Amino acid sequence: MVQCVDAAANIAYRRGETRCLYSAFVAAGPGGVVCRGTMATLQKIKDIEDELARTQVNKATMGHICRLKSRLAKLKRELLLESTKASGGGGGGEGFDVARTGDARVAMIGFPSVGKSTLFSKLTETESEVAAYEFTTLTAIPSNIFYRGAKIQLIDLPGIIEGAKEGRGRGRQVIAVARSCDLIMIVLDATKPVVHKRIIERELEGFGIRLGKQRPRIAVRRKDRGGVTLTTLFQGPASHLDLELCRTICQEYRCPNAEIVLKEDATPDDLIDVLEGNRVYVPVLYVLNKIDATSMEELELYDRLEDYVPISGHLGWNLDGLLEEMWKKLDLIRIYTKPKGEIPDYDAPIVLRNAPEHCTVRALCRRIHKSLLDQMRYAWVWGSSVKFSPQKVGADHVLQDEDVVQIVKS
Ligand SMILES: Nc1nc2c(ncn2[C@@H]2O[C@H](COP(=O)(O)OP(=O)(O)OP(=O)(O)O)[C@@H](O)[C@H]2O)c(=O)[nH]1
Ligand SMILES: [K+]
Ligand SMILES: [Mg+2]
Repeated sequence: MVQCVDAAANIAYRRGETRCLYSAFVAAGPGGVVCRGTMATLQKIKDIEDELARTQVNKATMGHICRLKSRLAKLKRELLLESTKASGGGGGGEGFDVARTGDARVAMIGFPSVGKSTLFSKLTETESEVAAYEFTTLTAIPSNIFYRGAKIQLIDLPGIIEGAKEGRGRGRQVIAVARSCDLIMIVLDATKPVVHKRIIERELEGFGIRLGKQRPRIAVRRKDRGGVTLTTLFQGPASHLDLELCRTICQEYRCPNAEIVLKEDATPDDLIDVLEGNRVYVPVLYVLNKIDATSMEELELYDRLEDYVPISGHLGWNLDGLLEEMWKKLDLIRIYTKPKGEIPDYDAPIVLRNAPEHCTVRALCRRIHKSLLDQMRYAWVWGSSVKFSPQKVGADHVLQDEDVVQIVKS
């Protein structure tokens, strides 16, 4: 099914039936002006993409494919730079200035009129204008969702297709917000073609966002001499990358000497991402809206997609399910602090990211107060992260969801 969607998107994309959003967004700066340099870069990108589509994938062509992919990544980077220059440097008033608040940030990305604002108004205390015409929402609108004691910032955004074409859209700004998020909700309209999913993914990928992927576990150390070396630090043979391909890719990046260490069975695309260096890895949730207006048969098309939640924003169907999935994807933990001799305040947890370096007692202290860590002697912990409750732990102890912590100061 997923491959099917991809194939359909690719065919449509090649035939030019659906605009290459990525190019359109970048090319059409504010006012839809496309400069000549940008046009040249766009043409080069198209030529390489055409060549890639024509090239059969096999062992003999892999080197050539890797070279093309590296060039494509570089051209896309140039395109972004050009468009930033064309729009006056990017730092000025062009972007959406949304201050980060709360424990996590979630953005809604989608085509116009898929129902983003309808859903936003249902999930938050803020009303965002809803209408049947496209481009009702023209800027970024932040609000909060209070869920399981956490405060989550939700951002409603303009739709991202036709606007670029007409010079009205703010695709680049929209995607810049997406890059800064802890979770991207791609909102899809169940009554529209499934291929829309892939088009939006392409746009985000073109801007260096990697959806639902972990950062590749590849270490690259540039050196002065010695050529390119490759070490693999995982079980089994590397099935995508060998020394020759690494050399080819490194050559494209003017990096003839480098020590490459693969800690997983990474692909050429992964290595290019690491060499490019400006990628962000963001979890994704596909929100299939307007299921009230579609048939069961159509819905079944989506059934095998991963990470998708069917809803009706308008009728309020499955919003609880959506919040639950959002919570899972954000992967946060709640810690209740307990002053000595008192019961913990279960309504006001401290919310931490569930990654080893982010959910230690040390991270908790830093979050409460700058100087707390210096004053702490040890901590008492009740909950699933300890064998005995309470247990005495140090700053390195890794906490788990719903632990209760009492910091003992000197
Ligand atoms: N049938 C149905 N219609 C919906 C649903 N959600 C939204 N709509 C309708 O879809 C239209 C667009 O809704 P909006 O919330 O403005 O969509 P949007 O994605 O914010 O649109 P832009 O801001 O223009 O990009 C409106 O007419 C809504 O009433 C839904 O769950 N079911
Ligand atoms: K609308
Ligand atoms: Mg809207």
